Amino acid sequence: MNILVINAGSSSLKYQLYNMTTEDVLAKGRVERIGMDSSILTHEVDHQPEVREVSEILDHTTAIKKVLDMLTHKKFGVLKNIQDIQAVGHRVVHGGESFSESVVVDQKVKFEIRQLFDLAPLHNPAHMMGIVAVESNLPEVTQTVVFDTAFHQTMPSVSYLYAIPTVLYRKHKIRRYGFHGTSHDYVSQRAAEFLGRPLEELKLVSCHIGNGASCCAILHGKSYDTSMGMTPLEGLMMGTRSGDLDPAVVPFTINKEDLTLNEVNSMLNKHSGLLAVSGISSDMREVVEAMREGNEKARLAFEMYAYRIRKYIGAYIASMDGVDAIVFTAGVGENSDVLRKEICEKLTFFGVKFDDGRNAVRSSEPRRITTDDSPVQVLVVPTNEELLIARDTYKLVLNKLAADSSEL
Ligand SMILES: Nc1ncnc2c1ncn2[C@@H]1O[C@H](COP(=O)(O)OP(=O)(O)O)[C@@H](O)[C@H]1O
Ligand SMILES: CC(=O)OP(=O)(O)O
Ligand SMILES: [Mg+2]
Repeated sequence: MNILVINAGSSSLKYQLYNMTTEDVLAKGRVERIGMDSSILTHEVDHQPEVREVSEILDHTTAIKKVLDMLTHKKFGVLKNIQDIQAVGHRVVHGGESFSESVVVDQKVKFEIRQLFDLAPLHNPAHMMGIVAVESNLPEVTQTVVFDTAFHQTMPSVSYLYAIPTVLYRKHKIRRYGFHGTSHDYVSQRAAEFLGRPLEELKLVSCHIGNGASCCAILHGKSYDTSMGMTPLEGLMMGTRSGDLDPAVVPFTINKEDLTLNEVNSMLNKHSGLLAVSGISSDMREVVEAMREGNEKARLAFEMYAYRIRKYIGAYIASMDGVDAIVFTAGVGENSDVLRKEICEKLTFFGVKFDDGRNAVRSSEPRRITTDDSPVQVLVVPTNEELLIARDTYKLVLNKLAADSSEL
């Protein structure tokens, strides 16, 4: 069975096509700059050079059409025709309290995802565009959604409730949900395999440090606490998001700067974090480069970013009353050895014996960056949210086929 996994963002769309019998990735790629001039489609087939096509892609429907054209392209394609795609699995960031597991898309599911637009304004509207775009290009195909929030539905009320009047939770479901759950779930399983111990016995702190970033306390395989909250804005400092701040900053800024609520919301989501403090970029690579050239604002941004992660690691070790391993993953966590060093060299009190040489090694495999005798291990585990999405989709489609055939 061939399954197409889609992670649709507001101006981008990433895809991977899986053969689920072997779990091989047949092709993958991304469309960037959707709706802007000169969109870029990058398509990669195993062992073959990348294809880059620059053209005008005005919306997600056209983007999906281009992806399908590429997958069936005479030279670069891997499928004879698009009917060879049996199912499409989407990443959806916010599932609220409605979804604690992945589901097949139907009218009710689409309605629920729309209800959550306000809670993930950078993400859910884009995911819905992806779902609708697939519907119009592949009307017969089964679509599923896999939620970032689902893994965190195990959090106890002490970690998911805010200390505000409970009527707000009852009426509006204002609570902490957590995100990047598919990634935290995947890397915790891989970490347990790497350590050769059952996940159910482990206390882990997982740090998903990408464009968005979150830490998660994983107690015996289940999410116990996580740094993102009702929306993906809470917690760590991120590429363009502020992370934690005193809520009083919001009304104060509105008054002092004569801004609207929406403008402040946009400032905190799109114009804060690394970008705001460094004044250079939301991309950690560029911030590190500027820091090396002696830029003091870049250094401050880097140090604040690392400090926030270290604080959360400390908090989660306290919340679980111990830790066996700390795991780094996602774009920055997997690739930035300088950031990991900045964080881990100051965790000695907790029993982390950092190994500089191991930290500098580049690999796409899970690896250890502490010494062999370190009481607490630190691992780098490349994430693979797409594989978990494909696996969930595969299970749901097999269940659906079984249910459909028993009805006949
Ligand atoms: N070598 C590197 N050093 C530091 N940061 C990196 C490196 N490679 C990628 N990144 C960072 O990874 C981020 C993207 O991470 P990713 O997990 O792909 O995020 P997302 O899924 O949210 O788009 C980029 O913004 C970039 O800052
Ligand atoms: C939830 C979230 O922040 O996702 P991303 O890191 O993909 O922006
Ligand atoms: Mg990501």
